[in-house]
Amino acid sequence: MIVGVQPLAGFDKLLHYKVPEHLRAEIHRGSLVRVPILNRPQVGLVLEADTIADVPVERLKNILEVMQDYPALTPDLLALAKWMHVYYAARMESVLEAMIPAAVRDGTRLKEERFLGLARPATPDELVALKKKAPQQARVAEFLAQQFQLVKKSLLLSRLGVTAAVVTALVKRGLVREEVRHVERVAYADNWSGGEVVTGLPPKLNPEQTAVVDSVGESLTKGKFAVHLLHGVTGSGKTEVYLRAVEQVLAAGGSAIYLVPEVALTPQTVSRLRGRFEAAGHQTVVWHSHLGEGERLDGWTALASGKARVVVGARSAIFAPVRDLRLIVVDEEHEPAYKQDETPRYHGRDVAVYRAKLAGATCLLGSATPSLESFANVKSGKYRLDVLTKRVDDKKMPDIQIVDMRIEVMRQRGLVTLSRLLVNHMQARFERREQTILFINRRGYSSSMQCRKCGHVEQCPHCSVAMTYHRADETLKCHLCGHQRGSPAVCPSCAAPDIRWRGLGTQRVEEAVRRVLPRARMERMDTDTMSKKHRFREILSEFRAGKIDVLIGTQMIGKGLDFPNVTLVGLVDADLSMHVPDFRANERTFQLLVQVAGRAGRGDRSGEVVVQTFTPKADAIQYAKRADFDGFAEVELGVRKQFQYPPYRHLIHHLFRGKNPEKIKFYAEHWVKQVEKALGSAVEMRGPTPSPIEKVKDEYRYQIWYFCARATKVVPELVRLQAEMKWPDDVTQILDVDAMSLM
Ligand SMILES: Nc1ncnc2c1ncn2[C@@H]1O[C@H](COP(=O)(O)OP(=O)(O)OP(=O)(O)O)[C@@H](O)[C@H]1O
Ligand SMILES: [Zn+2]
Ligand SMILES: [Zn+2]
Repeated sequence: MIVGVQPLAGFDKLLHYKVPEHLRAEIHRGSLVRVPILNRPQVGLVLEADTIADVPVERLKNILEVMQDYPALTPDLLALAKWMHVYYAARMESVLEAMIPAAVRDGTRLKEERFLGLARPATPDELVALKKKAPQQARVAEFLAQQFQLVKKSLLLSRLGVTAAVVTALVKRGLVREEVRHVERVAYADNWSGGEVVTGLPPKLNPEQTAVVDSVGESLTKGKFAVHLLHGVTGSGKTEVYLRAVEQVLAAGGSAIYLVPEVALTPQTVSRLRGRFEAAGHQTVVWHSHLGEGERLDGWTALASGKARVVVGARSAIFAPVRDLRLIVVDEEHEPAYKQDETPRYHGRDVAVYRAKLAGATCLLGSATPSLESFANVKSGKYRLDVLTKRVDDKKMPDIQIVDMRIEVMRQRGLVTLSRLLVNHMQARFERREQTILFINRRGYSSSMQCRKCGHVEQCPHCSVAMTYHRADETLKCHLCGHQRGSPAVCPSCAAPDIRWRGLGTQRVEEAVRRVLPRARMERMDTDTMSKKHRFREILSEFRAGKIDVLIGTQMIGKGLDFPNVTLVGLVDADLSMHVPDFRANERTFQLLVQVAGRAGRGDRSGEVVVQTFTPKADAIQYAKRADFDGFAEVELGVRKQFQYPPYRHLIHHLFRGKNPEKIKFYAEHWVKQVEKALGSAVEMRGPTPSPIEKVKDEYRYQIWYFCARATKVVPELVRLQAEMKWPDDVTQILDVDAMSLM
């Protein structure tokens, strides 16, 4: 038998090998194997079993070893890998590396730890002799004699600075015994970012929830591919619906994958899930970036062997090797965090839908603010829409108040951080011992320009995105199409003289709060505090315990937080997300407003939300105020349609970078001509233009945008053209299919 193997060792080509008789029964498509490459054993994955080689059979080498009893990739994952390879123009090797964790690729069959202990104490004579002849062995023997329990071998070796040979010699002498143990840890045992595991009886579903659970349940029972989009307002009990769907799958013997945007930022959700499933006797694998290699291997093994049937994790959990996949939940499906910003640049939600299709499973996407991509799929009949229109227990939706900062600036004369309305509300909360969260959006882009008097932001006439200010040559440029104009000295709309950008940092806000509430206890959560490992969790539990009155942070902390005592939420500068050079800016702003507002009034008392903006009439703000997703979606989809932006066409980003700007520009321009010739009207191109960030680490960057109706047609063509052309070594290219960030 001959098999086709994709190496995972920097060798991007399918290679053929013979399978020796004794390995035939073990080898399948998707098996991890060791094969000789350039006379060295390397790890690879069997992509084709029982195939025909492109070289004479006598010249083929043998597979050396099959690394696991079960295939690392199930058939649906193999098909998924092939699709990702083509769709995202990513090398097969990089796709497989994303799918199979390093701990698995490096491959022991099961994680083993070696432990050492004393077999018998050395006699005094023996010890004296040892000290003379082999002082290192003596040290190990003495060390072990002082221990109460077995000691990890690796730990002992590094602690005493001796080699394994020293231990082996002691074992031979019969003084030391070595023991192999399979250590299984439950991921999250140290609770890096999760709080306590929440247990308790599940609540009785309300009628709306029941209807959604039934609707999803129907698809689960049918057992065919289906996608449901759950649009449920904040606090409407979406998580409870996901839980019930997963429970139905587990009860029927199937498996489920539950995706969250980021595990570290959703400790509450993770705790709830574990509490529920583990109480019912289902091992729950939590898949996150802080897992140790051993924990990762254990989790993977538990899923691949069918011992665990549910996994919760960020986007890479979509590749979990579960058996009999019946359901994929994508919580907060609108989150840009689902898109990976390095190769392979896949979108976790889109991959989830595709995997569900391959597996014949149900995909349940949920959000209070669905992405327009998913919503458009509902309108075209591809996805089924389920809704939760009310908060649980008939709690009121928070009341959103908009503060016009233009008036505020006029009244207060000069730079204003906090409006009087927001300050009054905060003071009232402090007196009543209720809590406030202030959000600052960090997506702000300092080179945008906004008039502080009338709120005007200059837009590109061709692209409906904000123009970018370039200080070097005093111009405004559109980085989508390259259109430019001199930067205005006065506001083009109201002729006010000062139109420079001023963003607010978390520190500025903190100072402003100190001035108005000097006695309040306050914490700041931003990238500084987040980087300190345990700080995030600490702050959240202090906040929950009521030890903090005002929490200041970026919208990153807003995800899925459920604090009953928060009755006021302030969004300090709504404009920061709105006037950025990105056609999704309105959508992001709408999402941000609705999501942060959703953090208020989740307990017994109703909540208030204060939004500060220089452009109070903007659609995103007005529709968010009325919590009108459908209205917003209609208007925004209209604009997208007019400009033929996603979801009406696919958007592909092509970056060229290198040390020599002329060379980069030359090749990018030459390339555009080739694409025009080859693809004609199948693709619309914008650029090449300098990237909004023109230079990074001494490399210049040019970019091209492609708009096309069918990415599956265009991407392979681009890849083919790339391979045909001759490129200099110092020009690097990156293709990003369905790019999420335009900055
Ligand atoms: N049927 C129910 N009866 C009583 N309480 C419920 C019910 N369903 C959910 N809850 C509780 O209501 C709260 C909010 O629910 P949940 O977190 O599921 O909402 P959500 O829609 O996911 O919210 P968000 O999207 O804003 O994070 C939780 O504390 C949850 O335990
Ligand atoms: Zn103005
Ligand atoms: Zn433009």
